[in-house]
Amino acid sequence: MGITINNISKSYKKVKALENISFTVKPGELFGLIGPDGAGKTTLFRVLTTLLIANEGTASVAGFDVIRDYKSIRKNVGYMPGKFSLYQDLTVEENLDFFATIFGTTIEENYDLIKDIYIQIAPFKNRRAGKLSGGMKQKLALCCALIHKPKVLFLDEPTTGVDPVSRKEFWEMLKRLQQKEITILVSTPYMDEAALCDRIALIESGKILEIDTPQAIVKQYPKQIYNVGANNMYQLINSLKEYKHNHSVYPFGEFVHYTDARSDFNPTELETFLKSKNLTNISIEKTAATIEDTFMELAK
Ligand SMILES: Nc1ncnc2c1ncn2[C@@H]1O[C@H](COP(=O)(O)OP(=O)(O)OP(=O)(O)O)[C@@H](O)[C@H]1O
Repeated sequence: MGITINNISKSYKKVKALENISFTVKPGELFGLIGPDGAGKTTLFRVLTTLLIANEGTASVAGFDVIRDYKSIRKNVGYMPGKFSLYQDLTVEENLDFFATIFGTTIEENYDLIKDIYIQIAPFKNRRAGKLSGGMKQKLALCCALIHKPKVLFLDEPTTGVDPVSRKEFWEMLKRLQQKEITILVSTPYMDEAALCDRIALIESGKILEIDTPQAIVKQYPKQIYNVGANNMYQLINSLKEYKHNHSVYPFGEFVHYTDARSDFNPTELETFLKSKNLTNISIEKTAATIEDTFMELAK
């Protein structure tokens, strides 16, 4: 009841949105597709949910082929598209009723599956979907994607534009759904969410950079990273880029993540260089690699 993808490619005229993508998602797995805007995540979701036909390759979802068995796939999967997909003028309850009816079921029949999530939006059941907050819209969309008890759930950037508290709650909900033996493929541009998945695929420009558990991906980072801080971020980045021994330089929150090309890097020497660039309040400290660092390194 998982997902199998073999050598899938898809182009839009000259744009190669997916290039020779292959991976499998095991039954019951919470699998993350992690990549920036335009990486090809939505295209892959559309191929897997039978809304788009790939130029090359084959794929199966819950044991069904995406071309031959497209009708069975549509019955057996739930899809929460990236853009808000609900009917803005229908109320919360009407939206849910509508999706249940299309799939020949009722809210009552599968209430157990959505109960946890639905009780959080039930106080607003008579409110139009268009008037809900971002977090609530997302919960309603998830209920609608689950109402027919799918075997596989596709969530395309479900937390984009959602506040941090709702994002956290959303991931807790996904973990609970996973315990109900639903296979989940979720895409996100937020690297911190990657750590919450069983396994992840890092995707950029239509290509898979790496597939593994988040822990294994972070472990393979090849260098020691330094958090470098100073009084002027812009000037700090430019100066680090000028420093002839740099291997990588990119902003990371309030610091710059720096790696040195040499194996015998000396932070004092770098500090002296930065001082010569008129920077003050300089700090250089070791830090552990994150998924984002690995992504940056692989995408170099
Ligand atoms: N209908 C289309 N016609 C032409 N190009 C398209 C079309 N849909 C997507 N693309 C292009 O294909 C590439 C992959 O887009 P896709 O939407 O799959 O990426 P994504 O990772 O989901 O990013 P986003 O979060 O921006 O949707 C991008 O370069 C995009 O501009």
